[in-house]
Amino acid sequence: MEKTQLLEQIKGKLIVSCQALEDEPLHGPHIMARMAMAADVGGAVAIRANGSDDISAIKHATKLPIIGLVKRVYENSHVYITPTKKEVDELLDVGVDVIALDATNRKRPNGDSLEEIIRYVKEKEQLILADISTVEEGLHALHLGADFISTTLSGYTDYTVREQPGPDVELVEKLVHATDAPIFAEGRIECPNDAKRMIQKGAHTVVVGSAITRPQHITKVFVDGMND
Ligand SMILES: CC(=O)N[C@H](C=O)[C@@H](O)[C@H](O)[C@H](O)COP(=O)(O)O
Repeated sequence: MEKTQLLEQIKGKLIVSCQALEDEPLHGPHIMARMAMAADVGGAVAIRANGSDDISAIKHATKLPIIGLVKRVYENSHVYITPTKKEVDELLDVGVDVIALDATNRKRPNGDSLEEIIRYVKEKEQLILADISTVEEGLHALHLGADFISTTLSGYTDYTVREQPGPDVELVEKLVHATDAPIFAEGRIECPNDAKRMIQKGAHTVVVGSAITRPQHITKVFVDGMND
């Protein structure tokens, strides 16, 4: 899908992340495809998904645009969201609308630089969603050619570890003031009010995962809430 059309379609709306890793109860392409169908029926405007198998199944189940990533852990690096060109190639092969990749300042595997990987994706004329944890990382990724910024990794880099649960509203606000580029609010958005607040703060769109597609997470929220 073309960039302007995609931005129009997702403006002020909900993107659902449908992901279950190997160690999660709902792991498997069939189940993730069903999750994506459910998100579609419920009114989501795009899907965020991990790995060729899930993405391929989801593409058969829904026509919604897909933000694809490949999570893979390498030795000697904390970067695991589309860390190298190998994962980019896997996403190019399966076909996605946007490639999401880690754009933090952390060292990447294989000695690749963020600049190199962004250049590689742009050469393939693919849209890039840069997953960041700070304002500086967001601005840097835009400078290198990323199309959009997502707050995905706030709280997951060792320099942004958070005491507070819930989404990083402050990071969204700061990014909105720092750039005109579209900001995706993502990470620990737990309820409709959180999502609405992010849009009111100027986020272009909102990505919700665990609160919709990880029943073990939802169950724990109930269990903990009942024990308070
Ligand atoms: C940090 C990391 O690896 N985030 C991943 C990125 O793709 C996913 O596991 C999250 O579910 C996604 O970002 C949505 O966030 P939340 O599940 O909190 O709504």
